[in-house]
Amino acid sequence: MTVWGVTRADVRRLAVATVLAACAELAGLLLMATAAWLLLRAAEQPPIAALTVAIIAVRALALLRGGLRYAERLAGHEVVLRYLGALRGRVYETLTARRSSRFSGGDLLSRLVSDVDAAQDAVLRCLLPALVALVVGMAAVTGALLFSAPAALALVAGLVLAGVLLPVLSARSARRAADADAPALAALADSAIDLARGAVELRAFGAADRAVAAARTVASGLSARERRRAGSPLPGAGAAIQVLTTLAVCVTAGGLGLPAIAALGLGTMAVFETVLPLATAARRWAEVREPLRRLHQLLSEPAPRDGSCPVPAANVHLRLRGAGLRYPGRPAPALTGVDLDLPQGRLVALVGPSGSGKSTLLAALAGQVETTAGAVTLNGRALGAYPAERLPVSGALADAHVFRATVRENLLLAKPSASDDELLAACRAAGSEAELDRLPGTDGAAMSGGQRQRLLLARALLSDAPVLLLDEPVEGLDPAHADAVLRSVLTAAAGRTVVLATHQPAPLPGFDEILVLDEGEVVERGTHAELVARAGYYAEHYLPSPGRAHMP
Ligand SMILES: Nc1ncnc2c1ncn2[C@@H]1O[C@H](COP(=O)(O)OP(=O)(O)OP(=O)(O)O)[C@@H](O)[C@H]1O
Repeated sequence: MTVWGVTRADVRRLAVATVLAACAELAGLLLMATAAWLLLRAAEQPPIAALTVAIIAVRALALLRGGLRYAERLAGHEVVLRYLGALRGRVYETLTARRSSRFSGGDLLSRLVSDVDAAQDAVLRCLLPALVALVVGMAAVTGALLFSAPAALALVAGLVLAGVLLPVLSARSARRAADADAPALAALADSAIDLARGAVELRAFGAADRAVAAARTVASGLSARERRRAGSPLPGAGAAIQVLTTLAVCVTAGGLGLPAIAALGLGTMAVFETVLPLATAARRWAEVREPLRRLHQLLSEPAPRDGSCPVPAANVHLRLRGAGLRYPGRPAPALTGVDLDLPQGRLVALVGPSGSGKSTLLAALAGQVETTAGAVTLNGRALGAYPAERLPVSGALADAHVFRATVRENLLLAKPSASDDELLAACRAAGSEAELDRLPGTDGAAMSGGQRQRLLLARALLSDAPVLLLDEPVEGLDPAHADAVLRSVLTAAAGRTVVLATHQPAPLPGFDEILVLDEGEVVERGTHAELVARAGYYAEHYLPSPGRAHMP
């Protein structure tokens, strides 16, 4: 199977759709030619028997054309919808199989998924019309050749101009227009998002009028360019080629009788109806090339080699050895040479200033990002040796998602068999009073920040995973409440390995080990008492004191 996953059945369906569409077009072409011949031949008042076949042919072709058009639509959509269903499935599978954060941006995800629609246009509006035009064009030239070789030659010249040269020019001008418009379109999209999401702030700071005016300037620049392009001679050129070719065919077939010339002329007009849309197809092709390139890139990247090692359900021993990580495009590494030993049940805290690498370290332990140096192992084997979706790790990480379903359904994700009592117990342990039937909105938008955090904490606690990774789980709560929630969570998580990134100093004395990170490196490590005795960064910033409960 190719990157695009085209099967033999897809090719067969496409061939059927092409044949049906070409037959429908040819029926229309023959109908025009026969009708023209019939009219002019009838004007010569021959015996009616001489016209009978043509009369029957006109009736039959009219009926046939309608039926073929219907069948062609069915076949065309069948090929596209079946193929797109399979392609969309492959895109989703590829995206979900990626551990790296490269494809995880929400915008990028939705763009990639909507890019599949470009594949629909590539088949339905570009490939199919091109194949049909090729078949119809060849049939028309063969038909013309039966009447007159010079007329067929004139037809070939016209078809090449309209079916090859014009589409190439159209695609080139569409590409140039897209390149020229791209910065303005991106700026307009950014302005639209800023105007919609930041309307309140823009109004509050009296900047709304300026922002609207700036967006309007960009939009009117785009419209002006579009108006200028509307004056392009390319669309009119197709019609001109059609008329000139028809005239040339009629003139070169001059030796034939009038009915035959009329049939050739109207047949030529009809074949151009199939060929002229190729210019529009070429413009569309120029537009869909970029989405198709993105899809190709996604589908052709080798999938991460997830191993099939049986995942341990208990006695999990995670370990980082010299772990380093550099995000693509970033000059400095987010982690450098981190060693961390996590036998089952160990409590480790990660502290340090904002941007020091705490979330990145948790993401590496969760297998969400791949380290670019050193190793992450689980019971002695590389994390990649285990199936990514079954790692024995649960948590409330920075990008944890709240689904647009009830609180109950969000919680049941972690433990589908849990009873309401278990769900409520987990909520209580996480300090949450969430009602199970409440709808939290898109990604928890209908909850307060603190409520959302506690829902994520309750979900993490519910899972049976022996390792809990918590990324500032009580951020957004008042310090006293945050302290109580953290203690309750740690009690509920007794026996599990917990790695907690926090700015909250209160629970730290109870941890087995505390790592102080700075610019991705571990600059201090030890127990609370050891770090206090060292009187370094930790002692300066994380000593719980009555007046300083919440830290940097
Ligand atoms: N997806 C990403 N792409 C590129 N750089 C990133 C990405 N995520 C984090 N970084 C960078 O990596 C560094 C470490 O970030 P990280 O989020 O791990 O810090 P942190 O200690 O958790 O910060 P905070 O306390 O503010 O949550 C920062 O310089 C950050 O800008």
